[in-house]
Amino acid sequence: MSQSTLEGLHARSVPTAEFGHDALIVCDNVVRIYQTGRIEVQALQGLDLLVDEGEMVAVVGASGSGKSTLLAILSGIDVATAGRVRVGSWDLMTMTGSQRVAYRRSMVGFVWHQAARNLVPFLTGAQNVALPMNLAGMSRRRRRRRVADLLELTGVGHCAGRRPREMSGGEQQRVAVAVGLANAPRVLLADEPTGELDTATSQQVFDALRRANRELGATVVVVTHDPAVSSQVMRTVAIRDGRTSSEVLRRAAPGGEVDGVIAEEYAVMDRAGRVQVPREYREALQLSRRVRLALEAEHVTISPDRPAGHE
Ligand SMILES: Nc1ncnc2c1ncn2[C@@H]1O[C@H](COP(=O)(O)OP(=O)(O)OP(=O)(O)O)[C@@H](O)[C@H]1O
Repeated sequence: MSQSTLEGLHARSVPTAEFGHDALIVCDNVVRIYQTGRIEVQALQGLDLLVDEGEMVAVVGASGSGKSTLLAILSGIDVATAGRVRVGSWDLMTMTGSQRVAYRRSMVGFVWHQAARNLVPFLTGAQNVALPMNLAGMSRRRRRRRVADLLELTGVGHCAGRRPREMSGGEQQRVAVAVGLANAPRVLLADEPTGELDTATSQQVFDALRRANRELGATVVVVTHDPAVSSQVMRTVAIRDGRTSSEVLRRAAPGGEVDGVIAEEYAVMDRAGRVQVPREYREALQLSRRVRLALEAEHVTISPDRPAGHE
């Protein structure tokens, strides 16, 4: 690295604002440690994640990587051990119990993967959607209209009068999306909402989430194992070992008429500057333990630490 490159870059740099200052959801170096007996499990190990208002983001990762823990924290059910978590103007690390209840009622909606957890079995679809609604100042007629609109939006208007056992699994999950939207939350969180469904039915549930995002403007964070779901959102965030490891961004292919999408994979750099180099890159260049870093005008290179002339 030449000193003049570093000085030149310093002169051009602008001071950075607080991490995620304009994002709707901010997870900054979030740690969650579970203690069971004498064993500690670090479910999240310094996770950074930013989501902008109006985005629809898929979170993917192997079993045990920390996806559900992240969603439990964002939904206000669980509290991180350390780090900073903010959703809108809500600071999830310092909220009181009553603020937490207000947050869960007004700011976020949820869809869980077990249909049974989303719906009350002895209520009809319409009654389930009406149940969590904030009734203050809402006439009975307006409430009925809103319930019907939400069931229409998620494609299950025909389930208004049916109890959950009279609906298919996919219908139950689409009613669950309507329930999640009942209080017009700014954020909708969904944990494996298609986990128990076949591909065609998953698509219908995913379409309901997409309509919530596009037509109601809800910001949607969906945890999924389903590659078909993650390939349909503009941003997929991968979690590995309790940290965000990579992101795939999709954008419409330039040129237009063809309905093509370009997907690009990015590594995620954490706040301490750590980047995970994919295993296939490390193996291809036999990068291990000590590597050379070089700063160039527009990029940084990483090369194997081999004696000169030992190519
Ligand atoms: N209540 C708990 N007590 C102790 N350990 C827990 C608890 N909840 C989760 N863990 C552990 O934390 C880690 C992350 O779990 P988490 O459920 O967030 O992963 P996940 O990515 O959602 O997995 P899956 O895809 O299997 O649902 C795992 O090692 C898990 O065993």
